[in-house]
Amino acid sequence: MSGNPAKSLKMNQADDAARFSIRCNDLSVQFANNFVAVDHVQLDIEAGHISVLIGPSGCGKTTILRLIAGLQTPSTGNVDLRPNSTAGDGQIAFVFQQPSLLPWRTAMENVILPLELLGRGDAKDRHNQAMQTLASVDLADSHDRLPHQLSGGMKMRVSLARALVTEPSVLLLDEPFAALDDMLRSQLGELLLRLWQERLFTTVMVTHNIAEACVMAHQIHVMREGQIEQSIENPLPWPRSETLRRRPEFGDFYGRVGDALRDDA
Ligand SMILES: Nc1ncnc2c1ncn2[C@@H]1O[C@H](COP(=O)(O)OP(=O)(O)OP(=O)(O)O)[C@@H](O)[C@H]1O
Repeated sequence: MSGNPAKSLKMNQADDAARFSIRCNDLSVQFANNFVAVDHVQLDIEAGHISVLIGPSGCGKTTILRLIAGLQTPSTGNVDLRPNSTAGDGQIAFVFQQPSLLPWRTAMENVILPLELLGRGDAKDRHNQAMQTLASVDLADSHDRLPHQLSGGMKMRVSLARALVTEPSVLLLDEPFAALDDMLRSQLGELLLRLWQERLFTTVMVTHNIAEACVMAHQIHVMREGQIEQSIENPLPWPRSETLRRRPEFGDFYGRVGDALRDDA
């Protein structure tokens, strides 16, 4: 596959219609203590693209994800999802840094939960859908394990499966791999890219890791003090994988993003 897989994969019109672009229009959040966490942000995210938000701690990255998810009410502006102005149930999924699995439910029972809450299908449909999704994160054999019987990386894969089981159009990830060691982090990055290439959900990911941002993103948005300071198009070729890090142009782009972050400081 060459070029942008979002464009080169064969997709029918129904698939196209199911994909969302995200427009943040003049978004601000001022908390009750008057602190302005997000300051008139204008941000466009193309349907089926991966955008990364990066910037110093406290600059408003998580608050932007919460605004897109509808978990935070803006003080000014709005989030416009297209083709539908609001996403339906299960169309936006959120993955947090902590897997937050229910400890008394097996991997399968955790993954099935969103389908139960949404009342999707009958018990057999739900089971099949959850099993397929667990298989897509290479955990079919561990479906009956409780969270305490899973490693940190496996828990995060269950968390990813739980997010993807509803087949969302938008995936929001808040430092999803930050608690994992480098090796596991890059393996999960590869897995996420593979899942994205299969499903092409519009993705917004927060990370502090420049290399991860360079491997994953179409666009990297550098934030500072509640604002998008710079949006950088990622020129690195697709398909992406961790081996990209060995290419000379990777180092150049990494340096560019690093400079943008340093300029912020
Ligand atoms: N409910 C709240 N009331 C007041 N201030 C808040 C509230 N929630 C968040 N903040 C502040 O808003 C700012 C932005 O928070 P946010 O979590 O979006 O930052 P972030 O860029 O994701 O940080 P980090 O990289 O450390 O996770 C921070 O300074 C935070 O302390």
